[in-house]
Amino acid sequence: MKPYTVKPAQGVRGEISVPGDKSISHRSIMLGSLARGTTTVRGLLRGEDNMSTLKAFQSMGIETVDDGETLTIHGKGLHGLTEPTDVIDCGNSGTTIRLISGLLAAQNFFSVLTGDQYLRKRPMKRVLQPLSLMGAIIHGRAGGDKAPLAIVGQKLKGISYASPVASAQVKSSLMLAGLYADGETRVMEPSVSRDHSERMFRHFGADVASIPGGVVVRSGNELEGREIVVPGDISSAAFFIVAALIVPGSELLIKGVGVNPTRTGIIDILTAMGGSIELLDCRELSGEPVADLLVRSSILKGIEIGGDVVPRAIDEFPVISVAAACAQGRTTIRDARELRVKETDRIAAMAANLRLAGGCIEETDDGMVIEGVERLNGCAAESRGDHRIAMSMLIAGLAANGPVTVDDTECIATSFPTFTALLEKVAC
Ligand SMILES: O=C(O)C1=C[C@@H](OP(=O)(O)O)[C@@H](O)[C@H](O)C1
Ligand SMILES: C=C(OP(=O)(O)O)C(=O)O
Repeated sequence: MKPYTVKPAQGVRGEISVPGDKSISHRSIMLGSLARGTTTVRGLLRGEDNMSTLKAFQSMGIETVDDGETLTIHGKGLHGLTEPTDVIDCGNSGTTIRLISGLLAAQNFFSVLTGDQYLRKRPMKRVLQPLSLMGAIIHGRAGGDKAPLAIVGQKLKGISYASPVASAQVKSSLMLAGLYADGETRVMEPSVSRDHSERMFRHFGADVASIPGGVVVRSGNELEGREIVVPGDISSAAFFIVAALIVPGSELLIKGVGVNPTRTGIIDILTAMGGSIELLDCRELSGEPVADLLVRSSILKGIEIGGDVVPRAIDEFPVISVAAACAQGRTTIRDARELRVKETDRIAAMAANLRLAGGCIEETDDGMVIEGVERLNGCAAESRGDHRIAMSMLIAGLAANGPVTVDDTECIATSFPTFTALLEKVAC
C-alpha cells in the first residue's frame, strides 16, 4: 500500500511532457523483436506493463540494450524466437497477454502465460476463440477464458473474423497470428479501435492493408529493423488535460502528445463539454501524428457520450467521469460496457469513489449518469489496484474543497511512473 494525498490547487500551470505511449511502446518491442536486424526505440514508456512485454521477449532469446534514452532491440526475424524455459509473467498488462497469445499460437514451441491477480480475472476468450478458428491450441482456466494460458504452437491458417467488440487487443492479436498464418487474415470490428498495430506493421514492412471496417494481413513478408520515436501518451496527458480544465486559473502546455485520430476521443468529448484545448505544432513521428496541447481552465457542461467515440477514449472514462462530476448539468455515458472488464470494473470503481467525494453518480449497465456538483469534497478514495482509478481520484483532489487521499498508488507505475512528480511540478 502506498497512500498519496492531493490538496486543492489554486491552478495547474506550466509546461510538461508526458511519457511515451503505452500501446505504441508495447508494439515497438514486439515488432522490433520479430524484425531482422536492429530496431532503436526512443521515448519508450518504461512503465511496468511495457517492462512485462520486454521481459517476455528477453525470455524468448531477444537481446536488448537500454541506455536510459534509447532501447536497442536485436531482432531475430519472424522465426527467431526460442522456447521460454519458464512461465511468462504478463503482470497487470492485458495488452501483453492478449497480443502475445496470437504470436505464440503460431510458434513451433510451447509456452505458458500468466499475470497478476487482476489480469487473471480478465476475459481471454475474446482472443482465444478466434485464434482457435485459425487452428491455435490454447488451454486456460475457467473453460479457456482465464490465465494462466498454456499455448501449444501450431501452423495456423488465415481467417476472416468479425469481432463483436471494438478492441485493438483482439485485432492486434489476430494480426500477429496473421503474420504466420497460411493465406490472409481479415479482422473486422463494429467501430474503429486504435490503429497503432496497422501503422507499425506498415512501418516494419509487413503486408497489411485497411479494408472497410477492418484490416487484412498477409503472411510472407519478413520485417526489417527500424528507428522508432514514441510520442507522448494521450491517455496519460488526459489526467493533466482534465486537471487544467477543472481547476480555475489554469493554463498548461503539454508537449509532444500523440494525436492519432483513433485515440483523440478525449479531446472531442472535453471540447464538446466546453473545454478549451488547442492543438499546436501538429507534426508526425514514426507514422503517428503528434501535437502540443494548450489547455486552459473552462466552465464544463454535461453532455451525452456514446457510440463510435467510446473506443477512441476507452481508457479515459475514469478521468472523464471526474470532469463530468465538476461540470454543470448531467453527463450520460453509454456503450461503455468494456469498462467493466479492465484492470477493475471501472464503472463501479468510479461510481463508488466519486460518491465518497460527494459526487452524484448512478451506474448503468453500460456506463453512468453523472450530475455535476458545485464542488467535490475531500475524501479517502480507493484505487482498487487500478492505475487509472488512482490517478483520476488524485486529479479530483485538485478541484475538491479538501484533500483527497488515495489508499494505494503503487499501481500508477503500471502506465505512468512519473505521474506524482509531474503533478507536484504543475499544481500550484
Ligand atoms: O491495444 C492496446 O494497446 C490497448 C487496447 C485497449 O484495450 P481493448 O482492446 O481491450 O479495448 C486499451 O484499453 C488498452 O489500454 C490498450
Ligand atoms: C486497460 C488498460 O491496459 P491493459 O488492457 O493493457 O491492461 C489500461 O491501461 O487502462
